Amino acid sequence: MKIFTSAQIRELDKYTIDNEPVKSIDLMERASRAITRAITEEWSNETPVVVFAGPGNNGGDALAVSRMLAEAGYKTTVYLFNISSHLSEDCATNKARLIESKKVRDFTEVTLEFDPPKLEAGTLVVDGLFGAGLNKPLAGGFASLVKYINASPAKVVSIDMPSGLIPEDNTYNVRANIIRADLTLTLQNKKLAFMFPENQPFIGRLKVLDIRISQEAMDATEAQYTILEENMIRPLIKKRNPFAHKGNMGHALLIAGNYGMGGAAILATKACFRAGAGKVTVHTPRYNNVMMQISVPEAVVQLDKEETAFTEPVDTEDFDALGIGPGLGQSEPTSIALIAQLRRANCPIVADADALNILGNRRAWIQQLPKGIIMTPHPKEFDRMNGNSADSYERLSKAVSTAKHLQAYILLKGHYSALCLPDGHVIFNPTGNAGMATAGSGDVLTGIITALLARGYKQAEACILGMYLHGLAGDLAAKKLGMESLMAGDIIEHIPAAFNYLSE
Ligand SMILES: NC(=O)C1=CN([C@@H]2O[C@H](COP(=O)(O)OP(=O)(O)OC[C@H]3O[C@@H](n4cnc5c(N)ncnc54)[C@H](O)[C@@H]3O)[C@@H](O)[C@H]2O)[C@H](O)CC1
Ligand SMILES: [K+]
Repeated sequence: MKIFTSAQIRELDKYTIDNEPVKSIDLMERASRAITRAITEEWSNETPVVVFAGPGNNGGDALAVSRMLAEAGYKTTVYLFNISSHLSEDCATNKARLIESKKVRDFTEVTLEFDPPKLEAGTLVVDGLFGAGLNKPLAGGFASLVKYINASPAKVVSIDMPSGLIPEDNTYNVRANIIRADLTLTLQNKKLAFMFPENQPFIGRLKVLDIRISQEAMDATEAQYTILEENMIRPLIKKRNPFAHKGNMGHALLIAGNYGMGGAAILATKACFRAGAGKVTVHTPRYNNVMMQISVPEAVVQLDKEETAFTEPVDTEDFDALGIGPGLGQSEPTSIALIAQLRRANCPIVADADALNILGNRRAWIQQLPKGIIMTPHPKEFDRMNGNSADSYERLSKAVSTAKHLQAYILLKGHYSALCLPDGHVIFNPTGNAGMATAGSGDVLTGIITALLARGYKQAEACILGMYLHGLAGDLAAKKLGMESLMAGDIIEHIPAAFNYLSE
């Protein structure tokens, strides 16, 4: 699913209106029917409804929904906020239709003074104040109204967006002045703001309603942001040649695990095998030798000259991909070996965990990273490399510009992991769950992506398939074991089921 900007949404509306053709007011009627249907599916007409409508088209939707709910027997109280004596054309038409239908008995147009109604626990509030047209945080009376609604025990449904949440650039959000919805009914496509973890308390549950915006126009509109869908993943899966042998199924090299962190190397190695690498060599400190051999007998163990740390860059001539960083440590000798390793590697690279922390400690080195490198930071690792960000939007913007500047692939891990491509595009991953916020989960992802690179997937495909598979394996594991008990090893155990599901 593409994520469009507010400006693109306006263009898409216009195209749909001109080419379907459908009148603008009828498109609003269609959207409002879909919203009304979604509300009536969840709340019976015994539920008292209080609607707050703004002056734009979000308010227009809210007025049309009020009329439809009243016609369906809901006791509906409606407030239209028209403090600057200007309503959008379709909002004005819906105001007239609402008055004309005579079904809504309690309608107030607020121009100056507003005496808020009592909002009780059984009441349903419909928030139609502002939607995709909001361009600055709410202030004054609207801010007070939002606070009043949020403080009430009523359930809240937001039309299109929780009012007060800015659709794209969240830098100037004033969090106290944003509706905290229980349910958000968004029209046609998800908005960028929905991808960020700190905005989830505003959105509540999210439903996307199809309002039949022109598919042709959406296909032709280039979007910077895309959310992965299963049908984009299935075609990526390479079929195994029946004559395959381990020598042509990819030889992956992992450099991982210092003293006390050998488990990270084990997890990455196992995941690398489960994700289909033909051979895996793991370069690790001597101390890890026995446990590596016992835990993953399938792997070739190549020992560093040092007992407890990685200090010796490896010739990558014989390898198809390199994954480096899980549990690596950040000592001086390891840092020096890391940078030498990154410079001399002549195969695709995934850098994770301590590899990124080392770069965070020596930011000048970041400029010397090889083009095409994949980095998989979680937010803290990313901030160590790029400075603190006030919020996820700012962090994502930095990741986009860094990926462009370095010609790198930055996979920013999170609730929706965001893959930032060298051309400026961002791909969000919808799979995964909170149970995966557990030690070793990132090592598993590194192993998976390294395997896919070794198998011959290009960087973008390896990241896309890798993050989707990782999340899906986590979802399948959580289904069986529950999120609370999920461990990184369980994600590995479910990679086969994830692969099978996607290959069906
Ligand atoms: N394709 C679709 O998605 C459709 C969406 N619909 C609905 O239309 C709104 C967007 O409508 P728009 O009129 O563009 O914007 P808003 O109603 O969100 O608000 C615009 C209004 O508010 C003013 N404004 C902006 N920021 C502030 C602020 N901080 N304080 C006060 N006033 C502010 C701005 O200047 C405008 O006057 C979308 O969300 C859907 O609900 C269509 O109904 C169908 C197609
Ligand atoms: K709204």
